[in-house]
Amino acid sequence: MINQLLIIGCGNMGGAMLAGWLAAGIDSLRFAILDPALPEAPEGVVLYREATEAAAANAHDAVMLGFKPQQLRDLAPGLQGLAGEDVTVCSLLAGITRAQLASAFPQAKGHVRVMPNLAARVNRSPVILCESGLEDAGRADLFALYDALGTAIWLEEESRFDLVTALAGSGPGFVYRFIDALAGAAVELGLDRDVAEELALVTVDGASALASAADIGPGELADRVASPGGMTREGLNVLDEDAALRRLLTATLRATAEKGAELSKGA
Ligand SMILES: NC(=O)C1=CN([C@@H]2O[C@H](COP(=O)(O)OP(=O)(O)OC[C@H]3O[C@@H](n4cnc5c(N)ncnc54)[C@H](OP(=O)(O)O)[C@@H]3O)[C@@H](O)[C@H]2O)C=CC1
Ligand SMILES: O=C(O)[C@@H]1CCC=N1
Repeated sequence: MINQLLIIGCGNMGGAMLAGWLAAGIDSLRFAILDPALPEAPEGVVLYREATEAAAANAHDAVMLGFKPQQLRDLAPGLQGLAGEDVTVCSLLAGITRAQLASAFPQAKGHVRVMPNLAARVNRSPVILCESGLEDAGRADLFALYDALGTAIWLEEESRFDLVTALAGSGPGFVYRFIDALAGAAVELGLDRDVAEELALVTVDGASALASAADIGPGELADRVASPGGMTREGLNVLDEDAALRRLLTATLRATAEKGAELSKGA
């Protein structure tokens, strides 16, 4: 078991994960935060302002980097004292490879890329894990911790990490755009905004829940919505013409994933 995870940089993503772990009933003593300006920590979670304070406490056996990828180069030297040979370094940093983590924290026991999304706050996040240097027991401990946030998955091929980041890490951003656009389209065609927003949200929520529970895929489900000779098919035809939606999403994921390589180069 990981006794204490020190979250270094507890903003939107780190904060969502911490909230998810606490909501799952995991003891608050198993978490600590290092963040210079975070207004407050959740009850029971110790908050350090300086790396030296966390190093003096020496209570953690894993750290999770939750600051921006662009900060790695500047921050890593000051964090060496927190990443000794008994400590596993986990990283949320988009684009930053295991080799870059190993080079930034050479003494650490293992290096793990972790890619969750903001639904960690409600324990509904995929969490993709890609490690180097861990033994079976260490892998199992990590998996159990991250699986509490939703569904943890090992990815052995690191070359795919930027792509899964685009799909699963950035994915909620694209889904929110879709919900917003669905509501906005209905407003443009004459519906009141509050009704349109509520209907769009409840529809996406219900459709997603049904897709999760169904024993057929979303493609087939879409066809079931389209009653023969009915209305839905006309709308699907618009999305499907020249694979319009598919092409748009391919371009979306490509642009997102390519930024990962750029972040890596800049680090
Ligand atoms: N947002 C998301 O949905 C996802 C984000 N990620 C990854 O998570 C990481 C954080 O992103 P996000 O949460 O969106 O960004 P935020 O800016 O919300 O979080 C970064 C946090 O790090 C803090 N910080 C800044 N400097 C330091 C420092 N010297 N020591 C410790 N903490 C510091 C920031 O404090 P302050 O605000 O005061 O500067 C802030 O609390 C990124 O690497 C990103 O790639 C991964 C998956 C999804
Ligand atoms: O936008 C980003 O870079 C991060 C990574 C995935 C989601 N947010």
